[in-house]
Amino acid sequence: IMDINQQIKQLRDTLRYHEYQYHVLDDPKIPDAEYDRLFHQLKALEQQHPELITADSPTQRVGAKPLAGFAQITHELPMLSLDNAFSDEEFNAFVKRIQDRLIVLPQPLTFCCEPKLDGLAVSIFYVNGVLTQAATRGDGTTGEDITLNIRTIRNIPLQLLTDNPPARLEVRGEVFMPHEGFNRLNERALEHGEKTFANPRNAAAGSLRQLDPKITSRRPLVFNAYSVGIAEGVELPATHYERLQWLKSVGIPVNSEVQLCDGSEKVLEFYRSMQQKRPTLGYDIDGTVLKINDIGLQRELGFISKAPRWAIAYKFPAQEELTR
Ligand SMILES: Cc1c[n+]2nc(N)[nH]c2nc1OC(C)C
Repeated sequence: IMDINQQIKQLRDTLRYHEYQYHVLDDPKIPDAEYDRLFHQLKALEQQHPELITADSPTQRVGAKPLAGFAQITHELPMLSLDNAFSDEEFNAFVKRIQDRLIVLPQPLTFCCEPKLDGLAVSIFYVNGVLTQAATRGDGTTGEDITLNIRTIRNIPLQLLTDNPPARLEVRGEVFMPHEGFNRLNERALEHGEKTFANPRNAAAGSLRQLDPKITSRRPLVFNAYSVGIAEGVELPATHYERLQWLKSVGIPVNSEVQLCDGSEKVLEFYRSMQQKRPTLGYDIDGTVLKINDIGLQRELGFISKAPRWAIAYKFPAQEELTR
């Protein structure tokens, strides 16, 4: 028979595995009721042995008491914005600027193509594989410390799923609220005579800016990573797409629509296919983000003052307020 420490460790590893299968691979191996049973089994063991509780245990998602305010955090690497394109011509001009600039022009030029999620950009730090800090984008240089609220988002792992974690890893991505959760939240707000949110993006922003993590914990927020920031003590792959796959392999959720496209024509096909799919996704996107896939080329192209030369957000035409 296992001693308490072994029982607790095994339950934690089992819960982390099932969280990964459910939230990252969208392929749960056990029914929700079984997951809940294991979760409450761990909760009970930890209550009997509080000295064995660790901050990265799957039970430690909701902070104790509300904060008085948010601390400021300065990003080690600025969180930049993106230049926009609003037509094929503008996208093609973006590609031509790149082709004119690159010393050696690979044929074809490969792009990593992603949906542009309509939520809030955040930065999440893992030190030796443990979630230690999270911040909003803010003005790109300084953001708000929302670590306690980020910890409550169920598809963000409190610990990376690897035996060999990087010393420091910064994951950047979007926190958003899917339509189903947004509609439920507004219905409940109406029933309780509370204010409703105009759209899922506002609902996500309002939920992340709560000083009480218990409130954030009850909000249906989802995170999808879209890039790696700081990375120390790990050899990252040479392309953006492979880096996203690597993030998935260590337990970080990445949007399932991300794909590689060789050449402008295929990129524009991706843009149109995302525009077609948009009403069926179950969450708001306001366009696509098209990035040069090769990291060496990204470095060669660098950034214009505020935005990278190597990426562009190709947005959809503004839609009259969606009647959801
Ligand atoms: C601001 C931003 C936003 N988004 N959204 C996605 N999907 N990728 C992505 N990349 C961004 O910036 C990188 C190009 C640095």
